[in-house]
Amino acid sequence: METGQSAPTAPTKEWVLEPETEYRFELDPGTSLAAKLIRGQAEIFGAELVEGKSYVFGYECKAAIYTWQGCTIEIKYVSEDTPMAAYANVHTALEQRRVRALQAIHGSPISDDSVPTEPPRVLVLGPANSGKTTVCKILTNYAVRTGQGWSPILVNLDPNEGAWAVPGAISAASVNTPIATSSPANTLGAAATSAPVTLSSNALLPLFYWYGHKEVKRNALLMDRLIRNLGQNVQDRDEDPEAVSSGVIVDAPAAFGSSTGSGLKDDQRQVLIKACVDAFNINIILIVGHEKLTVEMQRIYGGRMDVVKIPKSGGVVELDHSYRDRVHSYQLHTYMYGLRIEPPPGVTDATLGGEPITDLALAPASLQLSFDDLSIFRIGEESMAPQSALPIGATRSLSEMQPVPVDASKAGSRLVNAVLALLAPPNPDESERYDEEILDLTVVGFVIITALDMPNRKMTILSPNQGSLAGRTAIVGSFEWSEA
Ligand SMILES: Nc1ncnc2c1ncn2[C@@H]1O[C@H](COP(=O)(O)OP(=O)(O)OP(=O)(O)O)[C@@H](O)[C@H]1O
Repeated sequence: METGQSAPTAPTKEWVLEPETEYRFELDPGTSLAAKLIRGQAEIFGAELVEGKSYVFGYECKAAIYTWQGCTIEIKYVSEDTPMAAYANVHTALEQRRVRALQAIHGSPISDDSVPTEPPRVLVLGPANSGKTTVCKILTNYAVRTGQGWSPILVNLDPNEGAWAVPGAISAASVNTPIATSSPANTLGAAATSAPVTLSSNALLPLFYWYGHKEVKRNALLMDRLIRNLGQNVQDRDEDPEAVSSGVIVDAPAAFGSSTGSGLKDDQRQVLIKACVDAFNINIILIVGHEKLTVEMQRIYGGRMDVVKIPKSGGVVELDHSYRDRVHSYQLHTYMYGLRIEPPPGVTDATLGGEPITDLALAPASLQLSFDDLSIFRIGEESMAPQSALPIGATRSLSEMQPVPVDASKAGSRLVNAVLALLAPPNPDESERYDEEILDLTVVGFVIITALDMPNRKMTILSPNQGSLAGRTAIVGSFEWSEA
C-alpha cells in the first residue's frame, strides 16, 4: 500500500575546503558515505573527482578528500596539516626523470643535464601504518594525470594488502588512469578478474605471484624468490618508450621497514630490501617518516642512489589486526562477488570511483571436481622438521622452498575453506622442467574449496568464472574464507 511518504534521505552537509586542506573520514562497519564535488577541484589520493558526481565509500573505508585550489563538497574533521606539498615535490622530481628518460630514448636534446637519464624506479619503505600505500597511490595518480601518456608500473609487495587480487599475493600492474579510492576491498582500484570488471575503464591487468600468508616472517626465503620473479617479469615486459620512461613504484611491506612487531631480524629485513632493489633496479628510496630507517638506508644505498625521507601524514589511520582480518574477508568476497556498496538513502546517482555502481557485481561459479583433477601443493610447511631434528650442519632453507603435494583424501589436509592460487601452465618442454618450477609460475586466478566429499573423492570449488580447472596445478597457503 502506498504510504505517501517519500524515501528517507540521509542528512547532507556542505563543506567549504580552503586550498591545500583535506576532509578526512573513517567509516564504521556497515555504513556508507557519498561525497559530491559541488565546485572547485578535489582529489582522493591523487585521483580527481568529477564535479557533480556522487562518489560512494564503504567497507570501513578510511580516506581523505584533498584540494589544491579549494572546493565545496557535499557531505568530520578538516585538517590543514598535510604532507601533500612534500609529496608533490617528490612527484616533480620523478616527473623530471621521466621526461629526461624519454628524451634519452628518442635521442632528443637534453633539457636538464643535472637530471639522471634513468626512469624513476622508486622503493617506498616505512613502518606499519605510515601511509606507504597511500604515497604510492598518490605518486602513481599524479604521474598518469600529467597527460604525458605515462603508465608507471605499480608494484605491491605486501601480502597483507590484497591490492588487485586477494591477500597473500604480490602483484604488479601498469597503471594508465587514476586509481580511485572507495573501499579497502580494492585499495589499488579494480582489476580485470572477470567479465563485468573488464568493461570498467579503470580495470587493470596485473601480474601475480602467490605467497599465501599474511606475514613475511613465515617464509622470508619464499618472499625473496617471488620478489625476484616479479621483478624479472616486470623487466621483461615489452613496452613503448613512454611506458619505459614512466618507471616503477614499489610498495614494500611494513616488515621490511621495521623489525618492531614483524618478527624479522635486521639482517633478514636487509636481505629482502636488497631483493627489491635488485629485482626492480631501484634508483630512489623513499622513507615515510622514520629517521632511523633513513639513516640505515643512507648508509647502505646512499652512495649509489637518492635516499629521501618524506613526512608521514597525520591522517593515516592505525589499522589493527582485527580490522585487517575483516579487510581480507572483504577482499575475498569482492574477488568472487564484485564490489557492492549500498549508497546512503537518497543518493540516486552514485558511482564507485566514477564508474557506474552496477557494473561491478560478479556472479561466481560453484564447480565440482574430482580429487585427481587438481594437483595441490603447499610450499615448505609439511616437511618442516624442527631445526633440532635436522642433521648437524643442515639448514632448513631447502625444505622451506619445497613444494609438498597435499592429498585431499587424507584427514588433516586443511583444505576446506582454503584459498588456492591457480598457476599458469608449466613449461611445455619436459627437458626445461625442474623441481621447484611451481615457485616460479605466475598466478592465473584464485579459487576457494567450499566442501570435500571424501566417499566420492570430489571437491566443490567457488571460482570467479566457469572455466574448467581439470589438469591444473594450485598452491594453498594459510588463508581461509567462507560465506558469512
Ligand atoms: N590523509 C589521510 N586521511 C585519512 N585517511 C588516510 C590518510 N592517509 C592514509 N589514510 C588511510 O590510512 C590507512 C593506512 O594507510 P596506508 O595503507 O597507506 O598505510 P601503510 O603504511 O601502507 O600501511 P601498512 O601498515 O599496511 O603497510 C588507509 O586506510 C588509508 O586509506
